[in-house]
Parts: sequence; structure tokens; C-alpha cells
Amino acid sequence: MGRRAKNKQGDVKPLPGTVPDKSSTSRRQQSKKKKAPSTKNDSKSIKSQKGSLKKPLPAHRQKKVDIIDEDDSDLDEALQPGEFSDEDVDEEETVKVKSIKKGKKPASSDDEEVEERSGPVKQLEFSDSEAEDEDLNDDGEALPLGQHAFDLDEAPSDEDDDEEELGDEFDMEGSDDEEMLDDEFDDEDDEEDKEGDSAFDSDEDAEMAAVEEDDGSENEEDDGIQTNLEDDLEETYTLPAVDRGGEEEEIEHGTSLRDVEQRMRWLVGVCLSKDDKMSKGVPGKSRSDHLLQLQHDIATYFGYNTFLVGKLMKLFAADEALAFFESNESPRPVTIRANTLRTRRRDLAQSLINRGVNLEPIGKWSKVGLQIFESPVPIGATPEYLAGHYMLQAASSFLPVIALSPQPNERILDMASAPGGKTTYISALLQNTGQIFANDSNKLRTKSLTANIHRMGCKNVIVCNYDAREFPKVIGGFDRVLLDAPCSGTGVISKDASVKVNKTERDFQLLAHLQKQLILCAIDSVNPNSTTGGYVVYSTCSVTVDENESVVDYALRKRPNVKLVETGLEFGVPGFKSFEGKNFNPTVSLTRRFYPHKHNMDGFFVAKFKVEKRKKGSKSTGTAKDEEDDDVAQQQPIKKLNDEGMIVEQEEVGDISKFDNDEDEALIEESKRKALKKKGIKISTKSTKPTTSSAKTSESNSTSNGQIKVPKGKKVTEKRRSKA
Ligand SMILES: C[S@@+](CC[C@H](N)C(=O)[O-])C[C@H]1O[C@@H](n2cnc3c(N)ncnc32)[C@H](O)[C@@H]1O
Repeated sequence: MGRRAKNKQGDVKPLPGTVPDKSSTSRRQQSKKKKAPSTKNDSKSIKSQKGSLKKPLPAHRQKKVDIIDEDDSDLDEALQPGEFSDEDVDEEETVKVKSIKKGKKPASSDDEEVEERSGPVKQLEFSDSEAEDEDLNDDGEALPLGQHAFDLDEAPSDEDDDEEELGDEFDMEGSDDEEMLDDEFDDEDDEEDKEGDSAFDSDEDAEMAAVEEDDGSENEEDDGIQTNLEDDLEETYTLPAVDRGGEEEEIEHGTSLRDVEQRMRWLVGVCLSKDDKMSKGVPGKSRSDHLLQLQHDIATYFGYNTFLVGKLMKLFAADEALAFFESNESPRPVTIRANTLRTRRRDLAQSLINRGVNLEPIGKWSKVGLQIFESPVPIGATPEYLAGHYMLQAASSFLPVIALSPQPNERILDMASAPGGKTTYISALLQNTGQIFANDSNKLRTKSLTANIHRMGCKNVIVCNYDAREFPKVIGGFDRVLLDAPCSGTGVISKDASVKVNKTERDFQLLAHLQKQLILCAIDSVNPNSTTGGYVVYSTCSVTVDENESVVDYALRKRPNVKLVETGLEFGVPGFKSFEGKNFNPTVSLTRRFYPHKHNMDGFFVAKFKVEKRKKGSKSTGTAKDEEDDDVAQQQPIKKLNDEGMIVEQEEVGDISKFDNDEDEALIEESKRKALKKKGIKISTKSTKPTTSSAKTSESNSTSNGQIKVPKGKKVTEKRRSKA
């Protein structure tokens, strides 16, 4: 059981919709509650997954690892609403980590620790040589270090355009067709729609009405009710939230959090029961009633708003939902990524072991990851860290880069890249060849990005500061594009508990809208003629369907020239093919979901698209902005360069497709002139006017395929690759 919510010492705090009946039977019934049997066995049914990180030790065996990352000290200020970054949290100043790895004796006292540190240097054995065999992925391309080839079937084509309108994106109605999340190793054909298993997807009301009629009473004291809990229960539970119709009201005064926990576990067992008559539950109450109470109890116990609990419960069966919420109460493992531009993982591991760090490889799926169990030194301030030998990086954050599978000499766009965990990984996989355009719309965050790029020794990165919806107008024709989208952060609640209470339905709508705009821009920024690539990877650190499968399905509908392909990831559960009554493109099952309770890593989502050439006369040739016609698009200000090359808000949303090269050139010249002036070099205005050579420069700023080359200036921190 995870740690309790903050309000554990007091009485149950009122939460919207968690309603006790203060006056009548409900209250009376509450006082008669008895401990419910634990549903721990139910939770056990959630399998531990391949690729999972090692589970945390009990709290008393945990020690602190100090993580000090100076580079990211300004990230919190810089982070804007809706811009949750998994990396930010990875690089918090202090993180509790698991102390001792499985099978190793924990240091039980400080003396023992000292002894261990000064003892003989441990030798790590790495079975996976970092320099060895070059794997090939399913497209025949060489997989970079840290990746394995998997024999995966070719994804079915989705060339047939689905003309379905985007009308019900935000439909929150209950579903009668919701998939259970299957074990990822199950054959897809074996996947079953387990209707009714997933929280809130079964409507039992009609049946329960019949049951009520039969019973002739809703009174739980009715002797006629038979449950298999009777031996244990003198009296049964009540459903206070349900008894008051779920209205917002003061709740359950005097009910301890312990009582709520017990009822919550009991409710899980009731909701999982296959018995349509709900004989294990409160007489006269439907499955929906029990689920509603479970939602309220989870919200109360773990300190969420009921809206978010309801939204997240829809993803899981009741026992898995509880496991998910419990896992959000404990920290994920501290992991680092060895920077192969500066060192090898085995050398890094040895150096850290010499400092007394207890670590081991992250798992077979990565050749560069290390899991840190305990460290006597701040892991974000070791000499190795400062020298750029590693990045503090959540395990989940490796996944989109592995899926992207960048190949040497390619041109890559990382659309939302700060603070650069993934950018620097891509750079390492490219072995400092090619070019990475690392973009982020948040100017302050690009500082951390730039700092990380320098620390890690990345020489192939160009930092840009645009609203990513301006791509590909800024520059296009990329071999691969990573869109690690701004999201709600529902996958990283263990790192940012504020998500529990600060998200509304509107937030999810706005984020999904932005993500849909961004994904079309990502697709349009890819060169479909790329000989080595032609891929987009979309990822979020959120588990909601709105931000994941819905966005992917939207992209498939709007861009008939793209199809989903295998991510190449060894584990993760398939994305939902349908949700809340809405069917997605069946290939959406090629996307992968990752969960804290299954994989012991942050909740994450990864999808990989192959971008093909557009067929002549095919639809959807407009920009992402053209295609979003509701008011949300208009709320996003477009930015442009000021005369110092800085991004500034533009009052009117102009047509970004109408780039004015002359105007750009004048701005660039003016910017150069100011920069020189700052250095004390004065140039007459005359000399800055376009000359033949500058005209040539201007000309050469447009490539044959219409891309606008990025001029040398503030935004360009590294030289461009010659390939372009
Ligand atoms: C999940 S974080 C990216 C983390 C990053 N990929 C990494 O691995 O370190 C999302 C980022 O999107 C940026 N962002 C938000 N809206 C954006 C937009 N319209 N265009 C570009 N970047 C945006 C935020 O500033 C934030 O840094």
C-alpha cells in the first residue's frame, strides 16, 4: 500500500460529490461499518511486466539520494501551465530513491555504509556490450546503441481515409465498449473486449432496478440479502455518495480515512464481481453506484478531485485502477542515462560505484540506462555529472527516442525539447553527426536546454525558440520529428502531486487541441522522400485517451499520407482501439502505453508514424491551423521575431504561411548590425543593405524544397549539417 494522502491524520476531508447522509439512515449505517476484507489478491492479478524496473523497498529501507542539478534550477519558474516536463521533475534537487537493489544486503548502519564505500571496488558485469552488434529494426534500418531489433509485423495501412468528423472528441459520456488493457505479450488476436470490467463502463441500472423490485427494499439491513461476506461482516457498508445522488455536499463527518480505505478495497472486490445482481454489494445498488462510491473514496483517500479520478478510472478495471492510484503515491526509481558522447556505461558505472553509488543496469531494453538505488553523494552534482557523463533521466523518457531510432547524419526536429533529456539522447545516438533542431516555445526553458546540450557535449544541435505550430513554415524537410508534447502530466503524478487537484475538463480539452495542432505540424515537417527516415514519434507523459489515442486517431484522419508503425519498444501495453463508445483506427493498437503500476516507470504514451508522399489531389493540404476551426486555435498567440531575433507575441494571428523573405532579411541584417554594435563594432546602415553577396545569402536561405534555412544568428548555436 502506498503512502496515504496528506489528509490522512484528520477526518475525511469533504470533496465535491462525496456526500454523507448526515441526517438519516446513511449516517446510522456508517457507525456500523466493519472492516472489509482486503482485495489485495485482486491487485495481485496485475502482472509485473517485462521491462519493469525494480520495485521500491519498504520505506524504512530507503535512503535519500541528493540530486542537485544546477542546470535546471530555473525550470520551475519557466514551466507554464500545460507544459509539464518529465525531465523537470527528473532533475529535482532532492529525490528519494530505493536504497538497496534486490538481492543485496542493505547497509543497516552508517558504519556499514562507510565500510562498503571504502571496501574493494565492485566490478559490474554488463552482458550487453555497448559497442557490439548492430541491430536492425523492422524497416531494415540500423538501430542505434541502446536498442534491440524486434521481429514485429508490418503495420496495416490506413490509407483508406476515414472522413469521420472531429465532433465527439470531448465526449465524456459513459461507454459500453471499452477495452481492458491486456498484457502486452498477449497476441493481439486474443484481445478481448471485457465489457463491464473497466470502471464505469457498465450500465447495470436496468438490471439493478429489477433487483430492487425483487428485493422490495433498498435497506441494507434487509435479511434477505445473501453475500459471501456475511461470515465476516456483522453489518454491511453504505454508499453515502450514492445515497445523496453524488451531490456536492459535506461528507462523512467522523469517517476515518482508515474506514474509507477499507470501504474502498471492499468496493473494488464488489465491482470486480461478475455477478450481475451485485450480490456482494449493497442491496439495491447497481454496479454504477458502487463505482461512483469507489471514485469518491479513491479521491478522498489519495487526495484527488473526483473529476480526475473518474477520468482515470475509465482506463482500468477497478483493481487495476486502485493499483494505479497506489503507485502514484510512491516515487519511481532514480535512473540516469550514460552519455555515449563522453563515456561508456560500464566506465560511468565503475566511476559511480567507486563513489559508493549502488546501481545496476536499467534493464535489457537499454544499453545506456542505469538505475540508482542509493548514493552517498548528490547524484546531480558528481564530477561525472558535471562533466556530462550522464543525464538524470526518467526511464520512460528513453522510450520515445528509442522509438524515433535516429540514424547517423539525419536531420531531426525535436519540436518541444526543453530541458533536453531527449534531445541530448538523440544527439548521442547520432554520434554528433547530422543536425538536431531542438525547439521549445518557452524562452526561459531553452536556457536549461542549451546548458544541457553544452554539458553533454552535443555539437549537432541547433536551439530554436518558436511556437512549434509554426513548423514547417520555419523549416521543414526533416528525416525524423519527435513531438514530446506538452501534456497534463497524469503519468507523473508521483512527481507532481498538484496534478491531482488542478486539472479540469477544460484543461484536457485545451491540451488535446494544442496536441492535435502540433501533431499535424510534426507530420508536415517530415520529408516524405527521406531515404533513411520519414518518421514522426508522438509521446506524452500522460495516460488520458484525450491526449493520446484521440490525438493519434485525429492525425490519421487528417493526414491520409501517414500510417502508424510499430514503435520497436519491447514492452508497454497496446493503445486503446476504442474508448467510451468511440472507435479509433484499428492500427492505434500499435501505439504503446506505459504505467507506473505495471512497469514501475512514469505513465507514458508513444506512437510512431511513417510519413508517405501525399497523393495528388489528396485532401488535407492546409496547415494545422487551417484545420482547427473552433475558438481554441484563436486563443493561441502566434509569435514572431523582433529586431533582436527574440520571439515576441504578435497581437493579430496572421497567416503564417505568408512568409516575407525581404522582411526577414531586413530583420536579420538589423539584428546583425545591433549585435556588432553591442560588441563596439559600428557599421554604417549603408553597408548593411543587401549587396550582391547578401542577396546570394538570401537566396541560399531558401532550399530547393522550399525550406527556409535558419540564418546564422541568435537562434543558431551550432553549425548546420552539409547534407541539407
Ligand atoms: C514534456 S515537455 C518536453 C520535455 C523534453 N522533450 C525533454 O525530453 O526534456 C513539453 C515542452 O513543450 C513546450 N511547449 C509547450 N507548448 C509549446 C508549443 N506550442 N511549441 C513548442 N513547445 C511548446 C514546453 O515549454 C515544454 O518544455
